[in-house]
Amino acid sequence: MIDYSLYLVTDRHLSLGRDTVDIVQAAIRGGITCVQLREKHGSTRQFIEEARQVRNLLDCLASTIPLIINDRVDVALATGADGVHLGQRDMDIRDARRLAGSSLLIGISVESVDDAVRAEAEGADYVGVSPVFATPTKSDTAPPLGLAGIQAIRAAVSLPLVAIGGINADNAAAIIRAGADGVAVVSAIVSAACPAQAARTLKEQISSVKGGGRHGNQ
Ligand SMILES: Cc1ncc(COP(=O)(O)OP(=O)(O)O)c(N)n1
Ligand SMILES: Cc1ncsc1CCOP(=O)(O)O
Ligand SMILES: [Mg+2]
Repeated sequence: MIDYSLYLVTDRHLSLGRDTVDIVQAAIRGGITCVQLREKHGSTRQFIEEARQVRNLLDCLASTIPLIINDRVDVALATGADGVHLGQRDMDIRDARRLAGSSLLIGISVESVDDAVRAEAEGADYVGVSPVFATPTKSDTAPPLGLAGIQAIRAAVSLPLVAIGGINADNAAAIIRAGADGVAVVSAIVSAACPAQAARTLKEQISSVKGGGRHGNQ
């Protein structure tokens, strides 16, 4: 069972000059339960190098937090990642399964109930409801689905459901109450003055709805 409660998605350009591996390490201290490396601009070699560094960090910490790679099945397979996240315009899940078999978790972005039903039928491991709220972090999104969109998708599929887009400590609890299993955040952690504290605060909000013991991993 994967814990999707607090899912960090990285973005080097929003990290205020700090290293992505350092941000991930701090966020782990704050209690994230899942991490996705999202590199939209660098070279493939840089992406692989960063993924290996994060893999190594997780292994050194004996952490069970899954490492998910955005967009790139090849990078996920080459670096021993646990999964890949694919959007509606990325590689089709059936092609990804041809390459990866069951060796990778596959998360699929869904922008409607129909997308979610199809993702479940095609064997996705989880869906990312995208976007829940408007966000400056990603410009090419579908219209925001809102809390009502989460409720509708929750009613239609039984897959783990991760909400993304404009999520912060003020709205995270409402998203879990609407039926999401977890929240995925970029700027709320990577652009925070203290990523560890930001993760801790988000985790407290999530746990206030889901329950759960201590916050943070240290
Ligand atoms: C958890 C999660 N959900 C949705 C997305 C968005 O994926 P996609 O639509 O392919 O957009 P890009 O992230 O590739 O720009 C995500 N990355 N993670
Ligand atoms: C990657 C992605 N997919 C849908 S919205 C989004 C960006 C979310 O960023 P933020 O958490 O800063 O709003
Ligand atoms: Mg994508």
